[in-house]
Amino acid sequence: MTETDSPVLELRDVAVELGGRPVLRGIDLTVEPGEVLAVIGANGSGKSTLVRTALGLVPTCRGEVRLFGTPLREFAEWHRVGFVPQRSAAAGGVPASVREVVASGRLSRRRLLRPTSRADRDAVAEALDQVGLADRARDAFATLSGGQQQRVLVARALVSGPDLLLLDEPTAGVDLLSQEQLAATLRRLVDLGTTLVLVLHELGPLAPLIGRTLVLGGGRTAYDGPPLASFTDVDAHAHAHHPDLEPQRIHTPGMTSPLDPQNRQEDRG
Ligand SMILES: Nc1ncnc2c1ncn2[C@@H]1O[C@H](COP(=O)(O)OP(=O)(O)OP(=O)(O)O)[C@@H](O)[C@H]1O
Repeated sequence: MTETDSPVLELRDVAVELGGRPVLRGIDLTVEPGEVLAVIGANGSGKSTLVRTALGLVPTCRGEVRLFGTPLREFAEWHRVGFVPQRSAAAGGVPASVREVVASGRLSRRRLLRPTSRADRDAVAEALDQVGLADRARDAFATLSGGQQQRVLVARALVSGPDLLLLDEPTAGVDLLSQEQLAATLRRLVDLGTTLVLVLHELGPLAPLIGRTLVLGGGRTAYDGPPLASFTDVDAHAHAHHPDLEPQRIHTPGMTSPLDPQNRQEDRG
């Protein structure tokens, strides 16, 4: 839990260019402690870039990012932040045991050149237990199924006891049972007060967890408000009155949904 009332994550007018092309074009976002935010949008709309920017993995060309009230360049409490990257980006040929992969998430807690402590080992065992894979600790990571690998990556992000967990498409290519197990793990974290930011292509079993949805379109905020009943409901919900969380919508002529095929082309252009 956070000690202060500071938002967990703030982006102010953040713009990012990659390969000379604008990818994020002025994003404003404030995530409060305990929120569960789903980031959705068409392929290439900037979802992964948004998450990577929040972690300082991508340089901004404008605007400011803060974590727990601290500007990113001064932020040092990385054990408070967990990141689950896209599995395809993280899993390729990792020659390590499940336990080693999870232990690598403990590095932000460890002192340099000190051997693994009892607390480190306990934290690794507890994180594996949380994702239901305690019995696979000695197995090679590469021998696990896609869904199991995803849960190992979640355990790796949990092992430092983060207050904020960012997950980039955690359910992509994952079987339904593993999605349900992931949803149960995330539910326990939410009940403990962990803040979640989830990049998702479809909500699936995670839907009941989601408290707020951010829709990106072409690197801009197309919608920010209460969860959408379906991914094609952007317009209807953007006009609805929500006193607690006013939806924000940037007017995009003719836009029915950022996920519609005709908008995908626009997003890439
Ligand atoms: N390193 C890079 N260099 C150049 N362009 C990049 C780079 N990384 C991403 N892009 C481009 O930035 C845009 C946004 O990419 P990003 O991965 O953030 O989108 P996304 O919404 O997460 O997409 P997806 O749903 O396909 O994962 C895309 O057009 C992508 O091609």
